[in-house]
Amino acid sequence: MMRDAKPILKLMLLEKKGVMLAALLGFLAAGASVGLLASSGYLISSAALQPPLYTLTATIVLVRFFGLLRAGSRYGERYFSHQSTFTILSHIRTHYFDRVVANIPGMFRTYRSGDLLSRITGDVENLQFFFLRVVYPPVVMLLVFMATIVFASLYSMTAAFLLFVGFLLTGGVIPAWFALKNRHSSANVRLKRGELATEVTEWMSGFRELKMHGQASGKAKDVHHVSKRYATEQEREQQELRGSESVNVLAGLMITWLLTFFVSLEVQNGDLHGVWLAALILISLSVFESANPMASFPKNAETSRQSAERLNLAQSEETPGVIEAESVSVNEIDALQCARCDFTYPSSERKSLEQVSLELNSGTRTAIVGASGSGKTTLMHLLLGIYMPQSGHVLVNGTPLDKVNLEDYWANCRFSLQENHFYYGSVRENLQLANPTVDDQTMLDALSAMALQNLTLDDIVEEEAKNLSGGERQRLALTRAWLQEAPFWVLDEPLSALDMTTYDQVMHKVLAKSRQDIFLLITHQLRGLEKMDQIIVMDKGRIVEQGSYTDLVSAEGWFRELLTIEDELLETS
Ligand SMILES: Nc1ncnc2c1ncn2[C@@H]1O[C@H](COP(=O)(O)OP(=O)(O)OP(=O)(O)O)[C@@H](O)[C@H]1O
Repeated sequence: MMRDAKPILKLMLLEKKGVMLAALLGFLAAGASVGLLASSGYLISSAALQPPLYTLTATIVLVRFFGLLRAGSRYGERYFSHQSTFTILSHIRTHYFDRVVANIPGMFRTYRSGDLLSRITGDVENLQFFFLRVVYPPVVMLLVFMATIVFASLYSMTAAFLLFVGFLLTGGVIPAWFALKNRHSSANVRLKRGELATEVTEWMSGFRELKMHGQASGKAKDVHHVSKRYATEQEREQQELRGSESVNVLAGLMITWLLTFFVSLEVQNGDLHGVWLAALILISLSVFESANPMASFPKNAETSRQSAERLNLAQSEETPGVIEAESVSVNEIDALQCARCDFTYPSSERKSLEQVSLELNSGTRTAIVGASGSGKTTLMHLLLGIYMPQSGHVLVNGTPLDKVNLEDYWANCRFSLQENHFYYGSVRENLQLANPTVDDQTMLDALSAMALQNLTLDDIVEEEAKNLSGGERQRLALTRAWLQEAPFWVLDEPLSALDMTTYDQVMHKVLAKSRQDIFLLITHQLRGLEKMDQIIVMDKGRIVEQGSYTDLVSAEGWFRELLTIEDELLETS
């Protein structure tokens, strides 16, 4: 528990003033409650003996005092505990959000997005109660019981002993026994919640495909089943919780009965003045109120532990995106090198890249070609530091990429990937992602260079650019790369959805603009590759051929064969 809870405790201690004030006021409120009932009991008993009124005045004042103290400190305790809880929640949220952002794409490699969503919302939400439900109840209970036991021992050792036994039972034995008995239910609830979030996310994001393949109602049934299982687990957990709360309250009442019995005997034997009997019984009744939250303490502690563990686990995944403080900053990229790189995806047994070596220098244009699945995109991911090779190195200006500050590095890259993300907003806003300071005229010129004159900067781009055609989406992504002002161009099939004329027109402009830069193009289109300085042919994760266009055509190897296939396809189409 401690290891997982350490970061949460740290975040909680950022609010230590509020936390301590809340605990102190909570102790005062519970103590005042006990004092109120004790002084009331004493007042009623002593009034029955009909003493002169002035002798009761001090007790009446005491009752009033405890009444006011209880109300005031309860208000203060609620105020400070809630204020601290919400501030701690905001610390937890920003802490984990920072970690999640730094771990992308590592997180997405490991978790399905629904599960990730469930972790970030559910687990972080659970931890907001770490202080209120895990740290606070035992501390307040301990303080209130100790003070009450000391007070009771002044009048009756039997009462003090019984209260101590009650303390052990309601604060330790009973919660621990139920925790042991129900140890699987909290984990099951969380498991089912994760499953539900995953199913719902997949159902919603894949709804169109499911509908078109006639599978939507089947998937909806699955979601319904998972939801029902989640509800059943929640119900079971609640029943168990009610059970442990009932037993805890029952134990408190039993102790009060025993205390009534034994203290009555003491009064009968003359060991205790009868005027204290009611006070001790009422003390016992009220002190066990502070033990009530202990019934759910083990469940809350376990929930927090598992949430912290899941979030810590999420943090400790291999994290290429984490920016190390001492990492080397990159201002300008002149040379990139991939040296004998091997790479296997975490979910795969098979190597996607094997002994891949290549060099990219400023002012050179490189194209990577090869059949689908040959490893082109994987190689690009390695060059971008999205993945790290299991053996071999990627070097940027001679520095291994795992030592480089990736945010700096990415600021030097212009991307157009196979799938590009667009946000709901204007064309202007989507373009300014690449370069926030770019002016309207430069953006209009870039759109025109990409043959996108039909778009205005105020046109709305819907989420994922669903209102644009495939070719327009690709060109909008390329416009973003165009505006980035960075020396490393990484284009993964940037124009595969375009007709030949527009392709030639746009590619011509891109090649002209990138003349001084490192230019890397992944493509299935072999036409126009004469303009490249080097062509790399990949097959099954290996580089099988490498050289200039003329070298490869005359070599009559892989590239030549690909060219022949493309020519035949063009002729037949
Ligand atoms: N996330 C992943 N997890 C596991 N295996 C993957 C993953 N992505 C790709 N692969 C596998 O790695 C191999 C290389 O894939 P890659 O995407 O690099 O090929 P590619 O040459 O870019 O293909 P395409 O031309 O279709 O884009 C393939 O066998 C693919 O199945």
